[in-house]
Amino acid sequence: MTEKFSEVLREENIEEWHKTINHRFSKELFDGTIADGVMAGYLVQDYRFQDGFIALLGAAIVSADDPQARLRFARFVGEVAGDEHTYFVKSFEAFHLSAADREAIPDTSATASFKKIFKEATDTRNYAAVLGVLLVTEWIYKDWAAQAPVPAERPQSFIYTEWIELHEYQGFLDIVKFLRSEMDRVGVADQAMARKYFKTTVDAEVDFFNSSYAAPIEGIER
Ligand SMILES: Cc1ncc(CO)c(N)n1
Repeated sequence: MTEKFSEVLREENIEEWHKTINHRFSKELFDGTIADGVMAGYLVQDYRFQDGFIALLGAAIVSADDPQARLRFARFVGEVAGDEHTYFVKSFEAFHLSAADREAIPDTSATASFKKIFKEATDTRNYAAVLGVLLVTEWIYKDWAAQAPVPAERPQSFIYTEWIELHEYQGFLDIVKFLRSEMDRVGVADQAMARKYFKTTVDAEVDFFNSSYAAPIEGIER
């Protein structure tokens, strides 16, 4: 059987893929040893990621060539703007990080890269380009979260457990499946676009975890 295009894309980027899904970040999240300043810094940056991500989902809704796919994206954007957003708000409260505190923290270069990728992909209005980005961000998060220990062996704090749960619930696994099948369906006809955005996004994912360690927030307490 010929390999699916989504699998080809992942294989082409397998080294960086593995660096991301086996990163120190997820290991420390699983055993509860991640420093508070690292986790808080990561969440401050990821909250900025979320905004561009929602805009990109809007681009998926605009550019999808199929009404069923459009509906699927519309449901997913509700999830991101709902439960995931609530998680960010609760976490910032737990870390005593006000909006003003957060605003004083500059974007890391990894966050700047994501903002740029999201904006560029959004502006293409090209479904394969948009899918190239979305497929990576969701699939790579599914792959690290899939390695989490069973719930009874997870750390106590909701800050760790909910971040895992948001990337392993059935609806999330379904969205990854859906994104893969969309890429398998439309990617081959637009290979250059799909490849370019897929690769750039995988590189940005490794960078994002690395930079959380390079720029932890000082003096965090919860
Ligand atoms: C950096 C990054 N990549 C992927 C996801 C999952 O959407 C996320 N929340 N943050």
